[in-house]
Amino acid sequence: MEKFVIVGGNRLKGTIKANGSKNASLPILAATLLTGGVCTVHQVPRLKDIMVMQELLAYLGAKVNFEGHTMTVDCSNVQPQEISEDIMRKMRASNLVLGPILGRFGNVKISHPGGCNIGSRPMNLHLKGLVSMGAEISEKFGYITAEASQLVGTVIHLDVPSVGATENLIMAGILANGTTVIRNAAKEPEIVDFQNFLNAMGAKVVGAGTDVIRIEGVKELGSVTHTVIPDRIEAGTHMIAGAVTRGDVTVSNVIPEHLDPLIYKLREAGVLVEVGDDWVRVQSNGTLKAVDIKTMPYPGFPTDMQSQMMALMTIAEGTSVISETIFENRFKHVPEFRRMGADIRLEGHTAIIKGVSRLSGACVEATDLRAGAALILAALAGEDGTVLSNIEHIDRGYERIEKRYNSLGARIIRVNS
Ligand SMILES: CC(=O)N[C@H]1[C@@H](OP(=O)(O)OP(=O)(O)OC[C@H]2O[C@@H](n3ccc(=O)[nH]c3=O)[C@H](O)[C@@H]2O)O[C@H](CO)[C@@H](O)[C@@H]1O
Ligand SMILES: C=C(OP(=O)(O)O)C(=O)O
Repeated sequence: MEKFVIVGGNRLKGTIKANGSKNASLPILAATLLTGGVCTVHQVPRLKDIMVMQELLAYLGAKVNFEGHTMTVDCSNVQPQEISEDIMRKMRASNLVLGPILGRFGNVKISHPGGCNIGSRPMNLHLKGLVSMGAEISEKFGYITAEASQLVGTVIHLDVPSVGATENLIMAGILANGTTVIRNAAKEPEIVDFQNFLNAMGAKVVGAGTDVIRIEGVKELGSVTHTVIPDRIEAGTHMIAGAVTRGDVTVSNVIPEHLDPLIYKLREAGVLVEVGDDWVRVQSNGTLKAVDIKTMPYPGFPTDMQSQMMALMTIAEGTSVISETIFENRFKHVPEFRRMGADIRLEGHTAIIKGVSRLSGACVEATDLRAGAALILAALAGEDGTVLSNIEHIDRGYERIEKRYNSLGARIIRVNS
């Protein structure tokens, strides 16, 4: 098992480039299953989750080539087949193959997906939407089977603006008969990128970025070349790395607007944030002030940044209140922060954090992807050594993070033990 040994206390300084977005790449790669054409996707991050999607596509018969950050996918010979839990459990986003396989082939059987242990993460909205489009669905022994010789467009109202359900239902609507309308759709920037990708290969999708998305069914899709948007969560993590170490970090290759919820919170916390066309610079040398945060769907404060922001609040002056409204089990980093000397009280879905002057090193565990990232940030802010285990979670979402932070002045070693 690999671990990180992190020696904190260094100010991070310099420029770090954000990679392409994991959460935009995953639905885009899943959507390649909708076409017999060739899809060339640039700026795909080399992450564990992407490798799982590559494995999944190849298992279904796709020809996949991944060189550098460009993935080429040819799904002309894909055949639907049962996807067992061996693959499906490797990540939550494996569920994104449901819509495209059903839409193109009329039947699909997959095991329930896995993913970070941050909540129960049901699939009910995905399935309810597909049923309203005419699919017959059964769930047995942990498998979902869906059948529909021809999906039919309809109006779907999502109970909550689920990102995954929005993406799966858009894909189901692409080759459906007639028009599908998704109300209370997710508005995340990754959905807008997804729409751009789909339309470039011949789909007719409008409304992404608003809460009503309209998909006019088409007969078939063609080939496409697309560049994925930069990863706002990765970029945000780097911004907090600059703030928490009282450093001076510029993150390049970003779409600043996507970072607004974080930029405004960091400024409120006393961090200097400069914004350029495609970069942001974070400087922090004054007092860090406690701020309150409530996670919300975009354009609210992202749940995927909650634990990293909490790392910053552990050393801010005053008391901050962080409410997690998206996932019911996304405070697993709290006991780990406490091991490092943080003062955090939990009351249901709310964490009350009293800032301490400094964190100490400890042996801690990455309980999920962003919790792991947050623990790196806390360890960088502390002054002693920290041993961070279960770092495979971190590799799901950050490409060689230790090398990249070391180039900014951090001291992180990956060890095998
Ligand atoms: C690969 C990817 O893009 N992952 C992101 C995606 O996950 P994901 O798409 O899984 O998250 P959702 O937006 O679906 O989940 C939001 C909420 O809706 C609930 N829900 C969802 C589906 C459903 O059928 N029923 C239901 O109740 C979930 O339990 C959760 O409480 O959006 C999350 C919320 O921004 C992010 O944290 C994840 O990083
Ligand atoms: C929760 C996340 O990912 P996933 O939905 O793939 O588990 C994340 O990216 O923070």
